[in-house]
Amino acid sequence: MKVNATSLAGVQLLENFVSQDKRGTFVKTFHLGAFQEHGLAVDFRESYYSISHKNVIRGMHFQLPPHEHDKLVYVTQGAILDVVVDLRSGSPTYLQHLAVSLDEHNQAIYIPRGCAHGFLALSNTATVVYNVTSVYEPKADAGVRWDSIGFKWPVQNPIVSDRDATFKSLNDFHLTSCL
Ligand SMILES: Cc1cn([C@H]2C[C@H](O)[C@@H](COP(=O)(O)OP(=O)(O)O[C@H]3O[C@H](C)C(=O)[C@H](O)[C@H]3O)O2)c(=O)[nH]c1=O
Repeated sequence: MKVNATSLAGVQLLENFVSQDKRGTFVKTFHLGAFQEHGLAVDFRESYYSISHKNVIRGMHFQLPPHEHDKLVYVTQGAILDVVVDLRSGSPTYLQHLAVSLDEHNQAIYIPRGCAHGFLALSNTATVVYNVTSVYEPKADAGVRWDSIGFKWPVQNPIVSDRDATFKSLNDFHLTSCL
């Protein structure tokens, strides 16, 4: 497993171990030693996945303190454009965003607490797995609007949940809160 830094502080791109043979593909998505060696969290408390139709945007989500969490995200079917926004007021990349394509083959993204996460489904369906280091707390389940982060999403009329469409903008969040 290779761990590569990105343009956002603490956000890492992971190249997973992949073995392919005549039966298909095997992908290792977690290795305790590799994670510890790179200072990544290993105490995941919940794991879940979503299946999205093409042109769905989910996000930009984060958990508020004290329920904030580190997140390990990868794709097991299809392809997405994964987007992260740095909401940590003390971070050198505060308010900056990152967009990276992830597909079912080998990459994963590690997102530290204090960042908002979202993605656009690029394939007809996209299955995305999330592993997080906190137990879900509905009262701490927050977000900023996907179209307020200064990123030009490559989609017209995306499918967005009512909740995601009514989050406050990144600027309003920046002016009223901090992580
Ligand atoms: C995370 C979670 C959600 N829920 C409930 C809340 C909603 O009624 C329903 C779907 O949740 P939500 O609309 O937040 O799901 P997504 O929009 O796919 O959010 C996910 O995708 C974006 C990109 C992320 O980064 C979030 O971490 C991840 O939760 O499940 C629970 O009951 N337990 C849970 O742990």
